Amino acid sequence: MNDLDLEKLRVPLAMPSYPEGFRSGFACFVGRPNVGKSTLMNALVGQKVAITSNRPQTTRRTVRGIVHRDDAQLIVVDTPGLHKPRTLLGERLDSLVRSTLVEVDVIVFCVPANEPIGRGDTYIAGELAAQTDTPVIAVVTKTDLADKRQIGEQLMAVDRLGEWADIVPVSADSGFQVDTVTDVLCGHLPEGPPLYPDGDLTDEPDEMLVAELIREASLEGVRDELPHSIAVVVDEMAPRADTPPGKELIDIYASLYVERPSQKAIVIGTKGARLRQVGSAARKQIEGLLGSRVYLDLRVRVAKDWQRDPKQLRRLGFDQQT
Ligand SMILES: Nc1nc2c(ncn2[C@@H]2O[C@H](COP(=O)(O)OP(=O)(O)OP(=O)(O)O)[C@@H](O)[C@H]2O)c(=O)[nH]1
Repeated sequence: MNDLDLEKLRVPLAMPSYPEGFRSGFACFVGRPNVGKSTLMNALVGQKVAITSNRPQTTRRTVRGIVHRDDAQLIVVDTPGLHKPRTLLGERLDSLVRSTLVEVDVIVFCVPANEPIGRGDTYIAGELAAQTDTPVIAVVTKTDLADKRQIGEQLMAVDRLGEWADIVPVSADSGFQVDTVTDVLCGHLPEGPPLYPDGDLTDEPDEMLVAELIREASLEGVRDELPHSIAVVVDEMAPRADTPPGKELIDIYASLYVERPSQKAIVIGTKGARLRQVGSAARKQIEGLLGSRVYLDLRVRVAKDWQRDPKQLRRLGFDQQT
C-alpha cells in the first residue's frame, strides 16, 4: 500500500494551455464505515474505481478517482472508515486517514440520511473539529432512503455537529445532487493547472484494481468476521505470449489470504464450488476493466492472524502507510 505523496503529484503536467482561473486539487472522504463514501466517489468520477459492498470496512486502501471538468480537475481520495482501532491493521488504517486529512484541499464528511447520528459520527466530527486548516463539507448521503422530513432533520442534526463550510444532501444511487457535490468541492480547490492527463480516471496500478475486484467478489455471501480476514495479492499479471491477433489473453495469478484454515474451507466451498463462483465473477469484472480476455488463477492461502502480524501486513502490502 503506497503512502500518498500528494506533494509529488502536485507537479503540474506540461500542458500547452488551460483556461484562466482553472482549479485543481485533492478532496478526501471521511465517515464511519458503510455510509456510502466509495459509492459517492464512483458517482463523482463516473466509473467504478473503488469497490463497494454492504459490509462495513470494505475500503482498506486509499483510492484516487479523478473528475475532469472544463474549469477544474478534482482528485478524490477515498479512505477507510475512521473507527476505533481494535487491531494493528485498524491502527494503521487510522493513521493513514489522519495523514491524508492534512494533505488535501477539502474534506468531505459523510453521514447517511437514513440512520440516526451515532457515536461513530460524533467521534469523527470531533476529530475534524481538532483540525482547522482544511475546510470540511458535510454531506448527507443516501437521501433516496429517507423522506423529506427525515432529510431536513438530519441536515439540522449534522449542522449542530460542527463547523462546516457547506452541507449538501446527496444520493449516489439516484444521482440527486451529485453534480452539486462536485461544484462545491471544486469551489474549494486552489487555482492551478491540471495535475493529470485528460481522460485518466485513477492512478491506481491495474494490479491493485484487479486485487480489489477479486476481494469484492470474494465478499459476496460471506458472513460475520470473515470479510475482514480476506486480503488479495496479485502475484503475477502478464499478457500471454504468442496469441493470435484478436485472441489476446492476460494471465493473472492471484492469492486470496485468510487467517485460519477453517476460513479457507469456507472460501473454497464444497468441492471448490464457491471459489469457482468467485473466480468467474471476478474474471468478468477484470475483463471489463482491462478490456481483454483474462485467465484467472486463484489460490487460497492461510496467513495466520495476518491482521495482527506486522510481517504479514508487510507481505500483504499494508506496510508503507504510516
Ligand atoms: N440506497 C442507497 N444505497 C447506497 C447509496 N450509497 C451507498 N449505498 C449503499 O451503502 C452500502 C455501503 O456503501 P459504500 O460506498 O461501500 O460505503 P463506504 O462508506 O465506502 O464503506 P467502507 O468502505 O466500509 O468505509 C452499499 O451497499 C451501497 O450500495 C445511496 O446513495 N443510496
